[in-house]
Amino acid sequence: MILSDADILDRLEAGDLVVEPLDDLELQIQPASVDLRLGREFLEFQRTNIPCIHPNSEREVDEYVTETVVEDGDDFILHPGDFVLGTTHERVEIPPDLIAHVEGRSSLGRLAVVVHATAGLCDPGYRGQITLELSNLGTAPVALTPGMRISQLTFTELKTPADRPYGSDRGSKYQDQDGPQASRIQSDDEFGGDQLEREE
Ligand SMILES: O=c1ccn([C@H]2C[C@H](O)[C@@H](COP(=O)(O)OP(=O)(O)OP(=O)(O)O)O2)c(=O)[nH]1
Repeated sequence: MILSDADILDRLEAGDLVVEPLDDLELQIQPASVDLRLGREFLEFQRTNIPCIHPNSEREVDEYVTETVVEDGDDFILHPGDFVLGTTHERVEIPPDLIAHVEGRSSLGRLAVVVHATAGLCDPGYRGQITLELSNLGTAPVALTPGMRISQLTFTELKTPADRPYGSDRGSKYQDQDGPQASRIQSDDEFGGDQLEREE
């Protein structure tokens, strides 16, 4: 079941679902979602002279990312073809019996700004700000202003609460994200790896 505005407000009031700060309930609470605003930090990907990125090489993933913090009154210009990581201004706490989906807003989609390269799933138990995968598929640069409503979060109730919510096991590498976080896929190996068993 997807939560309606009334359900969302009930859960926020009960305190197990957290989305904060919510400065303007009337604007941010939509019929079945919560609009989230853009934060001021961005991670940009530099052109690199390495032949390809190896997802499990920490040095390579971190080396080609630089951070930009947009000052008050300034915009971040997303150029055609750009891919950057942004963050929501709000931090969230998802209780064990809910799953949240981050979706783009239609109004930005119509400007060719895609807010999510992936499905944008926030696990039951997840806490922190949400990293946004922003790209511009159009032909004109688009100015993104910190504080603008950039994405919306919908909530689906699980049939039973998760037994092992996000954060309860060692693989939860994005728990308590503060600002945009680059991929930590390289730490998958530390947690047991994603490799196929070698065939005899
Ligand atoms: O667009 C998104 C989607 C998810 N998340 C957060 C919430 C989610 O609970 C966590 C992990 O996401 P996911 O499970 O999709 O990533 P993973 O690469 O499988 O990480 P892990 O191995 O930690 O589960 O990252 C974001 O910040 N942005």
